[in-house]
Formats: sequence, structure tokens, C-alpha cells
Amino acid sequence: MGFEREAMQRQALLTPDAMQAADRRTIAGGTPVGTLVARAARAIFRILRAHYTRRPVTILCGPGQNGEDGLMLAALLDEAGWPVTLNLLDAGVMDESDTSSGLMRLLSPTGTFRPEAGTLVVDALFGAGLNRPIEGEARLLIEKLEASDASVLAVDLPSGIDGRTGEVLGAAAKADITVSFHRAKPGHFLGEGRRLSGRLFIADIGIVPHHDDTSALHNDPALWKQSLAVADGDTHKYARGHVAVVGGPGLKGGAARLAARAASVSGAGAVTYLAPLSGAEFAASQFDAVMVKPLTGPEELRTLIDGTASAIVIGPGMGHGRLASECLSAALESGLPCVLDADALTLYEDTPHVLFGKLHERCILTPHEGEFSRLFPGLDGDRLSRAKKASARAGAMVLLKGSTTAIAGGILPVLNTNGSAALATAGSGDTLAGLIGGFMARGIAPEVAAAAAAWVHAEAAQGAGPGFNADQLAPRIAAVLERLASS
Ligand SMILES: NC(=O)C1=CN([C@@H]2O[C@H](COP(=O)(O)OP(=O)(O)OC[C@H]3O[C@@H](n4cnc5c(N)ncnc54)[C@H](O)[C@@H]3O)[C@@H](O)[C@H]2O)[C@@H](O)CC1
Ligand SMILES: [K+]
Repeated sequence: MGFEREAMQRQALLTPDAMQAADRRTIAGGTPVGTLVARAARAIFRILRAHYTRRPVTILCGPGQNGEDGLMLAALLDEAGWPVTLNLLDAGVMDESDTSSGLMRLLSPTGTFRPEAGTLVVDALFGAGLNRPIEGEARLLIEKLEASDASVLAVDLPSGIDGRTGEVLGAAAKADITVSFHRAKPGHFLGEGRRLSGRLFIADIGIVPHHDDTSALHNDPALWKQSLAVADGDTHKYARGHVAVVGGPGLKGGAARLAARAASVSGAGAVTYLAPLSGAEFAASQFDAVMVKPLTGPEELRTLIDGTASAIVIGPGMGHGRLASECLSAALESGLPCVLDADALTLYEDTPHVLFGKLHERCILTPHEGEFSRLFPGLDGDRLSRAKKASARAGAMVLLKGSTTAIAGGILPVLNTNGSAALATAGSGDTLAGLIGGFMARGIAPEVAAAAAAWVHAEAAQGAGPGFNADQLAPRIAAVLERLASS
């Protein structure tokens, strides 16, 4: 089972180009552009009033339709008795109806723009139509805004953010709230765009959805919750999946043990931890539910592969010796779903093409930034496009970890955004690898397993206090899975 179809439509991320195509399609279908602008302005008005008490509002309007949203909002706020000042970058944005509607009296020269604490500034300078770095007068306005203590509500995107990549083109001011339309844009979650967008609201303005528009998915349980349900008929432990976790020698075993613990709460029926004797003996004293087998060569792993293993997690704490590389080869030759993390990624960092030659489409590589740049040198751009290029280069799925995690190689790339700073802790990545492996062992498709695990793993760290560490993740993951199952 792949992602849930209807949820895919709702969770679609649209690049500004795709959004403009959707706008055009909707307009061609009979909805006048003025109606769309009016709906957009009403949505902003509603969200603005829900979050701010009446106060002076300055609206910065750009030369395109983003500015028109701002003008229409000015009319609504003015009508509702809010004190509004309009700063237009280009007077041309006003047409006859605006000039006759009394908006003229709200105008103030841009030179007078002095954003003050306690006031609200609506940033409606540029949205989807931004096509070059911001300079000149617009840049001055944005820099003044960025330096101020005023509250900021951005229309569609903080002006200056590239909606496709999240990159700042010239300048951008941090918004407290961003109101965008129809669907979120990748730029709301990538690069600086994530921080600068603040709280994101997506308003429905009646744009006609179309699957061709989708360039990526915004991760959400709606996409995969069904896939996590454990079927009643799966009564035998091995029928529910059996994860082999390859660990390392004694003192390095913690990482793989974390992976095994996560696998064991994933809903898989059984987990076997394989490690050289020193690691296995210690692990056996730590685990009850996880089976432990000593590893003298790749044969023990092969035996498990020929037996009931249905997925393999390999790399955390594994080391770089001959045994490690023989086990990695055996794991990849098995054709079973495999999660490659940590040492499995660095083992081949000098000869990545050798590793890529062994991978198949049920392999998932889970690098953090450092591992990624060593394994995939020379890839630049935003996190999403780098993950996509890396996946194409490797011939496998790539999950690039970060505050926004990008997953590429499935039917559509996925951005996971519920991560928090708590996850930046030792052992967190090992836990994620184990959870993905557990889901894949259950027969869940790799792209679904990766997306579900990224979300569940991040959710498990939500609300964590300063004393949080990765040891606490597995029980919290179990709790998140329980909540999902009963919701
Ligand atoms: N198209 C639609 O149906 C809808 C669009 N909406 C709004 O319309 C916006 C898109 O409108 P537009 O396509 O007119 O685009 P924008 O309003 O984002 O900006 C385009 C204008 O800005 C100029 N420009 C671009 N980059 C610049 C820069 N760095 N410095 C100076 N000038 C620059 C362009 O030459 C053009 O005149 C969306 O962001 C959204 O706010 C909403 O009203 C909802 C409906
Ligand atoms: K804007």
C-alpha cells in the first residue's frame, strides 16, 4: 500500500510556478481573478483578527497580485475600523476602484515607514511572483521591518523568500504569521523559509486541485496512518515481520541497541540483534524482548536472511572492519529492505559508486548533513533538491535528516517538518533507522515506512524537556503509535 490518495492531494506542496498554473486553471474554469483575490483577502482578515487585537496596521504592497491582496485587506480592515496605513511600492497597483473606494486617504509615502513595537505590519510586497533578488526601495522597507519590533504577518510568503527553495533573495523579514493559499509551498519549510515564515496558515480559496501540480508532499499521518494498522490475522510473530539489526563490537554497541529498541516497538513481530561476541554478550544482558545472536562472519546474517528476516538495519555502531563490510554486502545481496545508516554510509565514503552499485530500490540511506556531503559530494541547492539528486545518483531512497527532513526516491519526495531541537541528540538517528527498518519488516512500502518513521520519531520528541535523551525515544514512540492507532 502506498500513500493514501486523497491525503496526497491535500498534503501536496506546490512550487510558485505550479501554484500559478493552478490559479490559471481555476480562472479559466470560470472563477474571476478578482474573486480569488477577494477570498484571499478575507482569509487573511479572518486569521489576522483571530490573532491580533485592534492596533495600528501598516500594509506594504508590492506591484503584483501579492500587493493586491494587501490592498483588498486594507479595505476590509478599514471598514472594520482598524487604523490602516498603506505603503505602496508602485502606485500602479491601485486601479480606479481602489482610488474611488477611499483607500487613497490611507496612503503614506514609503519614506515614512517606521515600524513600531505594538503595531502590525502586513508584508504584501512579493509572493509567488518574486523572480529576482530584492533591491532598492523594497529592500530598504524589508530591512527596516526586519530590524523592528513590530509584529509581522506575511501574505503568501515573507517577501524575499523563494517559494520553491526557501532561499532568501536579497532580503526577507521574519514573519510571526504567514497566510498562504490553497497549499503550502516548499519554500515555507526549506532553508531560511522555515524560520522566517513563522506560524503557517493555509487558506482554501477555491483553487481547483490537480495532481500534476504536486512537486512534493508535506508529511502527515493522513498519508500513511492506514498502513500502520496491524492486521488482526497476523498472529504469528514472524508473520508480523522480523528485523535483523547488525551491531558492532562491545563498547560501540549503544547505537545499534537503540536501533533495535526502536525496531522492537515498531509493530514488527521479532527483532534479532547480531553483533561480534563482545557486543552480543553485553546486548544480551540489556535486552529481554530482542533476540541476540553472536556474529563471527556474514554467515550468521545470511542464515537469518535465508530464514525469517524481512528487513535489515545496518550501520549504527557497526564499525568499519572486514566483518562490517562483509555483512553490508550480504545484507544488500539479500534483496531484503535495508536501512543503511552511520557506518554503513561512511564505509564507502571514498568510493561511493561501489556502494551505489550494490543498492536497490528497497534500500533507504539515512544520512545527516555530514554523512550526506561525504557520500554525495558536489550536490548543492536546497535540501529537497539535494535529496532528490542523491537518490537518483544512489539508485535508492535517501532520507536527509534535519529540522526539515527530506525523503526522496519514492513516488513523490516528502518533507517532514514536525522535528524539534530535542531530536539533535546522540542516538536519535540510530533510533530513526531502527524504526524505519521495523516498519519495512512489517511489509510497509519503503517510502511509506520512511515517511511514517520520520513523523513518529519526531512526534515522540515533542514536548521533551532538557533531560531528554535518545534512551527515552523508544517508549515515547510506542506511545505515539498507540495514539495513532486509537485516533
Ligand atoms: N494568481 C491568483 O489567482 C492568486 C494569487 N494570489 C496572490 O498573488 C501573488 C502572486 O501574484 P503575482 O504573480 O502578481 O506576483 P507577486 O505579486 O509576487 O509579484 C510580481 C511582481 O513583482 C515584480 N517583482 C518580482 N521580483 C521582484 C523584485 N525582486 N524586485 C522588484 N520587483 C519584483 C514582478 O515584476 C511583478 O510585477 C501570490 O503570492 C498571492 O499573494 C492570491 O490573490 C490568490 C489568488
Ligand atoms: K509577501
